[in-house]
Amino acid sequence: MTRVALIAHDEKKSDLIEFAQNHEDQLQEYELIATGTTGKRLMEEADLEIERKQSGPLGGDLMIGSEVAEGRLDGIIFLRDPLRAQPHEPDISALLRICDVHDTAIATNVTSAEFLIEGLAE
Ligand SMILES: O=C(CO)COP(=O)(O)O
Repeated sequence: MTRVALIAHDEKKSDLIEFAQNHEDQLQEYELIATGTTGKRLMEEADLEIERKQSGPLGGDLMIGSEVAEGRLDGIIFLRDPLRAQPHEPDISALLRICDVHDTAIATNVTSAEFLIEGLAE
């Protein structure tokens, strides 16, 4: 089954929720995982079942990165906040890096997320 991770920084969470609502039917077909707060909000505000990992600053990005290393994920949508420094920047870099190591698709803005979700549907 297609397995997808959804992550957003605080300033981008409303964009991710809107994206998920717009693609709810498609996302319901997939196994979904998310970092803690993102997953909580997605489950409250969209009709989606989500396996929640730790919150990003507490290791959630690394937990998702470990799934990439295990070859378990088909794609990641990670709406990052490009305008604010994050305390867990090393974890974020590690996630991006491990996606490149394993050639796993990761979309970091809404336009690329639209391409990714289209690609998964094919
Ligand atoms: O910080 C994050 C990703 O780097 C997201 O974590 P939360 O979903 O817990 O807010």
